[in-house]
Amino acid sequence: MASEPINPEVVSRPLVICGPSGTGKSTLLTRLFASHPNTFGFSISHTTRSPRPGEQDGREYHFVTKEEFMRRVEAGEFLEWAQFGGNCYGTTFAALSALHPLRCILDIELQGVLQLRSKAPLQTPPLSPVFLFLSPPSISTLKSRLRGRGTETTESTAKRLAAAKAEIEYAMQGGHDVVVVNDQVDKAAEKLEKIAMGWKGWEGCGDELPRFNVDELDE
Ligand SMILES: Nc1ncnc2c1ncn2[C@@H]1O[C@H](COP(=O)(O)OP(=O)(O)OP(=O)(O)O)[C@@H](O)[C@H]1O
Repeated sequence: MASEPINPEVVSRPLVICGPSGTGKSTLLTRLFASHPNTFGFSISHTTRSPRPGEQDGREYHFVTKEEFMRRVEAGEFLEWAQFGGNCYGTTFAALSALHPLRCILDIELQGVLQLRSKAPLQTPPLSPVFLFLSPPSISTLKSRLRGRGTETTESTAKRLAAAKAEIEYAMQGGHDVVVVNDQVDKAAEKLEKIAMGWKGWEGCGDELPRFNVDELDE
């Protein structure tokens, strides 16, 4: 792919990647970052969970106590935050601004997307994120990728598939600005690159959302 630089018009627009667990977000983002070093920044979230061995405060996460986290919530510092498995996770406006002049990429869950949608225009200056839905080609593919990855217990797979239902339903309501279907990884990577780099025609290069029957997620 030609190495055109990032379009300066998109740099200040955070790119928000959403999609069910197992769709291939990490796979595609790893490729994107490898092809374009020093172009994108991944915002460092705050969390109340304890650091795992090897994790460093301010690198993987800003590790804070529950009290500190809630103080920041009260102060309105979070663009989005959510609770998973008993711990809180969130993105502050400051963490996002710190990335400038790199384009911020956020990989967040539906709860976060909804908060960001409502809070982004209220920031000074207002934020104008691009919401991208990374879609599986079908529900059966999503299930087999998640199971095939071999990283999840049966219980956590079930939780991820339950969350996938709400995410896909939101996409079916047209909740995102652009959809990329991760069927053939090379093609999806090319589209993500065009959108993330803001190359000419990026707004119209997305795919149509497949016709999903979300009840298949209950089976
Ligand atoms: N286009 C593709 N074709 C086939 N397999 C794929 C494709 N994209 C990703 N995969 C595989 O699907 C599995 C899930 O991908 P990945 O871990 O990137 O998902 P994810 O969306 O980042 O999930 P999570 O949100 O749980 O981190 C991996 O085993 C990956 O190698």
